[in-house]
Amino acid sequence: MTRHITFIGAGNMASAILGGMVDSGYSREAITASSPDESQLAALHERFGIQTTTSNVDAVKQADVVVLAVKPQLMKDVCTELHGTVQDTRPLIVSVAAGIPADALERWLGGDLPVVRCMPNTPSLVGSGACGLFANPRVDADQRDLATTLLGAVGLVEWVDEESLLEAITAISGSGPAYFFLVFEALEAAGVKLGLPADSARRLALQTAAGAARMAQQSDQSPERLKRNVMSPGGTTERAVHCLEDAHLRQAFLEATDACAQRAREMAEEFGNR
Ligand SMILES: NC(=O)C1=CN([C@@H]2O[C@H](COP(=O)(O)OP(=O)(O)OC[C@H]3O[C@@H](n4cnc5c(N)ncnc54)[C@H](OP(=O)(O)O)[C@@H]3O)[C@@H](O)[C@H]2O)C=CC1
Ligand SMILES: O=C(O)[C@@H]1CCC=N1
Repeated sequence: MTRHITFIGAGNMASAILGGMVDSGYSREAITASSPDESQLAALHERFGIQTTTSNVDAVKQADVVVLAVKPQLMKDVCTELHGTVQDTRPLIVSVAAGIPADALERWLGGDLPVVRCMPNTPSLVGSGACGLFANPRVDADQRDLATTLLGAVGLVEWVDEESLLEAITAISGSGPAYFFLVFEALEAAGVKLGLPADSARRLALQTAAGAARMAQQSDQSPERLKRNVMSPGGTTERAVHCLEDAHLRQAFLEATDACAQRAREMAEEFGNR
């Protein structure tokens, strides 16, 4: 039986997930998105053929699953608005918001509801997402499978048993696409400085990243070994990699991911304890 999925919010993350679902064959008639922004809704309807409304309450009435995809600072108000309806219809609640604890969502929605908290990422839009999931104790096996199907339609799914591990997942894969986009920017700029046309430098950088990721995914060898295979002794790569190590690239990643996880904890305090 096809379950009706309603997205509250129609921005980057909602469109990435629902777009991926439609592309993977999920019924468009069974997807609704709600947002105050009519032009955003019209664009989603045009692109994916899904149902849209500006009324959050109307949107959740028929939903088996409600995906909360608004900014963390708006979450309490949105949940409070939906409280009465979801207490009647009792859908599975799925939140993509960084930092907002499952028990805060459940409390704001009136209590005693199955809540899955997830940390997806924007490559879901092209079916290559990576998503961490945590279920509160009220989520049953069928709802867990439903959440796996929903997010699995747009990429890799990893369940965690401890909610705090979603902070680590935010630091690695939730925010992670931005780190790689930054590297693409830097490599393109470096290529231009070395004399390549910008478009050519970009294509080469992106293809190299995609090839390296695909190779690492398909290989039995560790990334460390694969890196060694490129580094001919006394050759060009060895010199480049030494420069990156001397520039403390590993330390920079440790600090960046630590800062990211710390910000997720702060957001739980800032927006979750209301
Ligand atoms: N972007 C990312 O890479 C990731 C984001 N997340 C999480 O996803 C959530 C959404 O982020 P993102 O998609 O980037 O944000 P966006 O700002 O792109 O999307 C938020 C959407 O919510 C809409 N909105 C605002 N107020 C309401 C309301 N009262 N009722 C319904 N919809 C409303 C916005 O409309 P309008 O534009 O008119 O304000 C917009 O469509 C956040 O909680 C974030 O932590 C998680 C993982 C990755
Ligand atoms: O930057 C943010 O807060 C969101 C959560 C993970 C990716 N984007």
